[in-house]
Amino acid sequence: MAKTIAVVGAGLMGSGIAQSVAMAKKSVRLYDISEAALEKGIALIQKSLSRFVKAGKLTEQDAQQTLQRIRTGTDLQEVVEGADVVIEAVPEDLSLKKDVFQKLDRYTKREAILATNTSELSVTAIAAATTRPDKVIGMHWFNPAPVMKLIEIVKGETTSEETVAVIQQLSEEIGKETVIVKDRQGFFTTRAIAAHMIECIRMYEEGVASAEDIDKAVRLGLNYPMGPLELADMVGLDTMLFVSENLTEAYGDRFRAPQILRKLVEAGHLGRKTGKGFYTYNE
Ligand SMILES: CC(=O)CC(=O)SCCNC(=O)CCNC(=O)[C@H](O)C(C)(C)COP(=O)(O)OP(=O)(O)OC[C@H]1O[C@@H](n2cnc3c(N)ncnc32)[C@H](O)[C@@H]1OP(=O)(O)O
Ligand SMILES: NC(=O)C1=CN([C@@H]2O[C@H](COP(=O)(O)OP(=O)(O)OC[C@H]3O[C@@H](n4cnc5c(N)ncnc54)[C@H](O)[C@@H]3O)[C@@H](O)[C@H]2O)C=CC1
Repeated sequence: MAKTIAVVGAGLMGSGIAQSVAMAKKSVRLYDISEAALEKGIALIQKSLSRFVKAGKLTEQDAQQTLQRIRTGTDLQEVVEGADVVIEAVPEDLSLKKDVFQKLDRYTKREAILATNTSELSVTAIAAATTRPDKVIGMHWFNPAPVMKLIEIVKGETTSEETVAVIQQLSEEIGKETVIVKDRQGFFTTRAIAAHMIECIRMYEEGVASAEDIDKAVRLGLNYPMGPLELADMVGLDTMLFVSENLTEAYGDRFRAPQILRKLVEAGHLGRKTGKGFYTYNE
């Protein structure tokens, strides 16, 4: 059973992953490259915990204890040594992830499992950067991590069945449901989300309907919790552009990014995180 979990990267996803694991009463060690990044991550966790408290899903005491289970640090070796499972959530860049995994391979005990939260990079390529490719796996969470029920487990070409079983059990202990998918570009979920989102952005660009009406139609007509344009703003338009480029390379033109997506990214309008994307935010 995986008892001690380390999370590498305390951004949007890493902070939510650390919180979810701590809410399941497991010890968490959280690493980022600077104290400032860790402080930002902890602030996100506090904000999310207070939503759970407000909704009556956690007591104030549970929230405090959850926070106390998360130990932060900026020394990677110190944070990850002794961990049973490390979950990586650094930016979506293959060479950065390979570099991080080489370090994790050096600093963790031989039996530790190294999981990546990549949205669509090759788990097999990340595994090949280590000396334990059988113990490297995709553990793909969804935003907001403490709320979303699914973990998509991505079995790389070299991932062992034992590794899949440990991550499946860990996911269940955290209260998540799992699906197991092959390591193909975009796995299942990223490819499925992108296909829908890109077509909706294309229709927005063609002027078929306004942003508000496209989102309303999908929310009320298709019963999705969010419309595709507001979801793109939440995920990050830079991320969606990157996903679209990689999917286009793998599957062709049907995933090609609409001009408007590229222009928004070029203008620095990346969605919620910059205050502007398809919509403008004042938070
Ligand atoms: C890019 C990738 O690789 C993969 C991805 O992540 S793709 C993106 C996947 N995510 C999605 O598709 C999200 C779609 N959206 C949703 O599921 C929902 O809109 C949402 C959960 C984000 C918000 O739910 P909502 O009903 O629209 O709004 P809201 O009423 O504010 O929230 C619903 C509940 O969740 C809670 N909640 C929402 N975000 C929260 C957070 N970050 N922390 C804690 N609680 C949260 C709210 O407090 C609320 O609780 P109650 O029902 O008890 O009041
Ligand atoms: N944003 C989303 O909706 C989702 C993102 N993902 C994936 O999760 C990963 C992280 O994405 P986000 O959390 O959105 O990014 P983010 O930009 O919010 O967070 C990344 C964090 O990594 C830190 N970092 C940078 N270099 C590092 C290094 N060398 N070592 C450790 N930390 C480092 C940054 O300081 C930052 O805190 C990506 O692979 C992304 O594709 C997966 C599911 C959903």
